[in-house]
Amino acid sequence: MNIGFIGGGNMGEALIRGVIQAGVVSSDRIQVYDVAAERMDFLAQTFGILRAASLSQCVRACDTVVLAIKPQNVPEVLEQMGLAATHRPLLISIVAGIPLSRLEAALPSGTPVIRVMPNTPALVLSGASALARGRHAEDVHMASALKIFRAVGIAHEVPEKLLDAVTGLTGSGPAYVLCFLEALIDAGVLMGLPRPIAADLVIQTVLGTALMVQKTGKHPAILKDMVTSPGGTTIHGLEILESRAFRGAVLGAVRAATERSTALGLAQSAPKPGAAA
Ligand SMILES: NC(=O)C1=CN([C@@H]2O[C@H](COP(=O)(O)OP(=O)(O)OC[C@H]3O[C@@H](n4cnc5c(N)ncnc54)[C@H](O)[C@@H]3O)[C@@H](O)[C@H]2O)C=CC1
Ligand SMILES: O=C(O)[C@@H]1CCC=N1
Repeated sequence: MNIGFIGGGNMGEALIRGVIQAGVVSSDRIQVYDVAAERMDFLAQTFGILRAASLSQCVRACDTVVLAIKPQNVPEVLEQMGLAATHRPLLISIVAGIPLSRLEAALPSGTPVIRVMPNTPALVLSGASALARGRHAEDVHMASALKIFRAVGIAHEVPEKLLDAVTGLTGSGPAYVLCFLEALIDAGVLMGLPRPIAADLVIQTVLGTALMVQKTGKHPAILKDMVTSPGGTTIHGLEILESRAFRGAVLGAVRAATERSTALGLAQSAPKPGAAA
């Protein structure tokens, strides 16, 4: 595999680090193209990867191209990619809200495309990603893409219609967890703990609780009941969360983010054949 990254920002960097650390490919088989020359310099120096001379050159030299730019930069980039991708490389896009149909329509017909929704914990190799295959992506393409995303965490294949739900749940999810974490730390400060100690205790509690669910395989409700003594402290805290509709707020947040993802995707869909311009 020769992998080209178009866009070497936060997510591009995380994926480059992951594939090198996991030994998916060696650094001399990776190149990056970014409009920000300093990003290419940084990535080339940090990881020993190649710095592409142009977007077209990056696409032509690679059999796998990862698109890791912001949605607003997609139109200009897809046009150039469409011209350069005559060898039909595997295109893996992590761009939120850009549907497979739009990517496929911009590329030579038959080009395999995989759309992915990763999340920012990929930066510390603990991401969660869902991948959806396009019309021309075969098992071999999906296997290559899963290798890349499993190098930075866990990854599952889903049908594209579920990617909006994944976006609202785990793409945006780190922000919900961070909001909760920040509130818990503030609560510790409110109750008189020094902030660094509150932060250390809260981070370990969130991390440890997630690990406990993962390692025991037990339902969260069973583990929650283990903490909750009759007439004790926890049930008094939970009473406040339940009376303020904590779970309803979480469900509503994921629904709102999912619906927003769908709306952004509809705005970006490829025009239907024969539709008026
Ligand atoms: N940040 C997040 O939580 C998540 C982001 N994503 C998606 O990942 C994509 C990348 O996000 P980040 O890495 O956070 O953004 P970023 O802003 O850190 O990186 C984007 C990079 O693209 C470069 N770029 C802009 N125009 C370009 C062009 N024409 N050619 C080449 N490079 C160009 C920029 O210089 C920048 O380095 C976005 O589309 C986002 O939707 C997906 C899941 C989660
Ligand atoms: O907020 C957003 O639109 C992007 C998509 C998932 C995470 N960040």
